[in-house]
Amino acid sequence: MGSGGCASPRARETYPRAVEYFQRNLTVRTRAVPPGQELPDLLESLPEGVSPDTDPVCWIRNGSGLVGWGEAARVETSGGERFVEADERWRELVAGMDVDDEVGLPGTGPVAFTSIAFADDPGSSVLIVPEVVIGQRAGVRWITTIGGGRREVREAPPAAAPGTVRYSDGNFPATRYGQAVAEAVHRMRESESLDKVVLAHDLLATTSEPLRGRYLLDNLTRRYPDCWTFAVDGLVGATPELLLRRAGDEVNSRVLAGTAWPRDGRPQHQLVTELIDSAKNRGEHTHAVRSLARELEPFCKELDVPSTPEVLRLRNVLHLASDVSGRLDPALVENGEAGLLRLTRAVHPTAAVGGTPTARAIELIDELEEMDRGRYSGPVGWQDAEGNGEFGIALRCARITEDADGGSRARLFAGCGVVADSDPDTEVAEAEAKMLPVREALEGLR
Ligand SMILES: C=C(O[C@@H]1C=C(C(=O)O)C=C[C@H]1O)C(=O)O
Repeated sequence: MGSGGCASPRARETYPRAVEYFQRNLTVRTRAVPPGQELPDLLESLPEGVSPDTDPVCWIRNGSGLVGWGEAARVETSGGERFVEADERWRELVAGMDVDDEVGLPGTGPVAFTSIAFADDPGSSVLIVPEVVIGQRAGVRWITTIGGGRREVREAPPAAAPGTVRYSDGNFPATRYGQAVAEAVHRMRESESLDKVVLAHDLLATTSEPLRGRYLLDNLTRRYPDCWTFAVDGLVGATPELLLRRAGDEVNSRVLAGTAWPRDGRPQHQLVTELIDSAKNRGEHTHAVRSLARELEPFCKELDVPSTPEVLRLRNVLHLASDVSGRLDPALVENGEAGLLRLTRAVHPTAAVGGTPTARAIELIDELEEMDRGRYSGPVGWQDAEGNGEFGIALRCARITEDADGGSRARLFAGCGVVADSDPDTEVAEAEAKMLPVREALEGLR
């Protein structure tokens, strides 16, 4: 995003390991793990380290998914064409690989863990091809090695806690966030050209000891097993929102918008009823579902969009949720136009993280959010050589970097859909509730 109307210079997210490389003719081997053979759980096989060689990548839900480590290849793209460039580069890379895949399921063979910037500018997007990937789905276990020899997989001890955790204002503190929400509400009441905008802010956590990716992953998967727990290039979180899953000609999405959270001693059943009956939340939700369906429909021969949302219950919040499913147009599957990155390019940003209408909402985010979102609220997940894969929306997450004094920094993000009848203080409290998963994981709550 550009400089917008802000007087203060906006801090940019920087990615220090922005070195791009790949070798030609990488050798890729996928082998099924025989049922009798013991392998540690997915997370338990991850080395805890923080170096590029051992920094884990992860995508796990309810014990299934993919984890990996090492970097056989890394591709970075940016700008408005970041999706298309990433797609082209991935295809080029895969075309040059020597693949021997004995399993042949989505997620076997070469995979790229992917994290895409929210905005066209600024921001960098990354594809990481690990050296080792361990996958598990529906009782099938596999291991893929990419480049080099076979790595030894052994159970790694749990990561050490990061010492004392301290919180301070991020680039866009909660007080200024509240003011921005008030301004957005004012604009929406004054003018008819914007129905919804999602505004976010950040919070800084510093730890006295190094914060290992594995530490957060262990705690997040334990407390949020139904969310997609992810780690890609230092962005670690547990998102409840699936942007797109593609497997062959099937496509799925879990759209969320509309939130309630425990407060004032209200029992959960009351929160559920209030959420379902809230015209404001239903309106926010409808915008998000419509934005996804509108962009996905041209790729599909069938698309099933529920007429009323369900309630998703998590420890920290409840959301209105709609599970959308579709069948892709076979001609587009055939000619590669319906690969996961292409589909994602079409649907991002949905009104769950952008707004309605999209272009106007993005302008306002650019103007009012005094921070760079980086990859927060962008697509995050994995894709394989066939264009299958899963991308969540990078929510309930933090960007981890090393600190000069031997500890680490975690930049936490959270945002809320703002409509004409939003109340700024309530949105500030909602964003606080959305930061809880990462805060509790940092503090070691299990
Ligand atoms: C933007 C976030 O969450 C999104 C906004 C929601 C809302 O406004 O009700 C709900 C779920 C997400 O789609 C976030 O968690 O940071």
